[in-house]
Amino acid sequence: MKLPSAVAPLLSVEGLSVYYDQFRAVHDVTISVDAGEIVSIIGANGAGKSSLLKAIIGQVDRCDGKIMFGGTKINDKATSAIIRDGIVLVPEGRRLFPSLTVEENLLLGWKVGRRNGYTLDEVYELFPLVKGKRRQQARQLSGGQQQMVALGRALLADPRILLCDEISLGLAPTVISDLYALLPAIRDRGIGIVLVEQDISRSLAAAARFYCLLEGRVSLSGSPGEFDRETITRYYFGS
Ligand SMILES: Nc1ncnc2c1ncn2[C@@H]1O[C@H](COP(=O)(O)OP(=O)(O)OP(=O)(O)O)[C@@H](O)[C@H]1O
Repeated sequence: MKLPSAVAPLLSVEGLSVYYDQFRAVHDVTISVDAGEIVSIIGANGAGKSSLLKAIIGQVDRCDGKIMFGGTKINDKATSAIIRDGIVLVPEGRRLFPSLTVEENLLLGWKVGRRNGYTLDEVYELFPLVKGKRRQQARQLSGGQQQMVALGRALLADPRILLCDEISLGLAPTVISDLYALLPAIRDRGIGIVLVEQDISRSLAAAARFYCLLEGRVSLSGSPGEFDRETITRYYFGS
């Protein structure tokens, strides 16, 4: 369990509900993320994980509750302003521009972001494979390499909070291990990381704290070491 702190968390979501027309996909969810902390959000298909992330970056039509970032309420801000504040999403499915080169995709992050953090050279140091392919179209890369570009693009936007939506989806275990191995160094630059995953093992191993979503609600939260796997699985599936 996280100790009470006198300082407000960098990002907090309080009593958030997300609606698609009449359907309520997220119910009264409260989470927080500090600078330099990795927080995992786990949940099965349709649990509301992506909706939560989309609400944080201003990409849902209707949500209730309060989203606070650095002491300011950001509910009504445009996505572009939220990115410039320092909340950056690595979207599910990567969402690269397939006909642009790798480097053009990467630089899009720099164009929309705060421009004060990771440089292109630093991103290439993290992903040497990507550097070798920087003049190729993004569509020519493997899924793992495209995920590296998506993560690199987000880092070039200079995040204070990095929201990662299922970065391991569809990738080979060795590629996933390589991506996860980079997270501590990113965190150690003071960046708060939110890992949304269906894969419980990896994301819990990487995170200091977690929230489990079940049908849009937080069913369990704490530090991964507090609960055995059976308990977490029970709250994950609601069985
Ligand atoms: N644009 C939308 N319009 C209507 N319903 C939606 C929309 N996006 C998501 N939903 C519904 O909201 C619920 C939560 O979906 P969401 O994508 O947030 O879950 P998730 O936990 O991210 O799932 P997954 O792991 O499959 O991505 C699901 O029932 C889904 O069908």
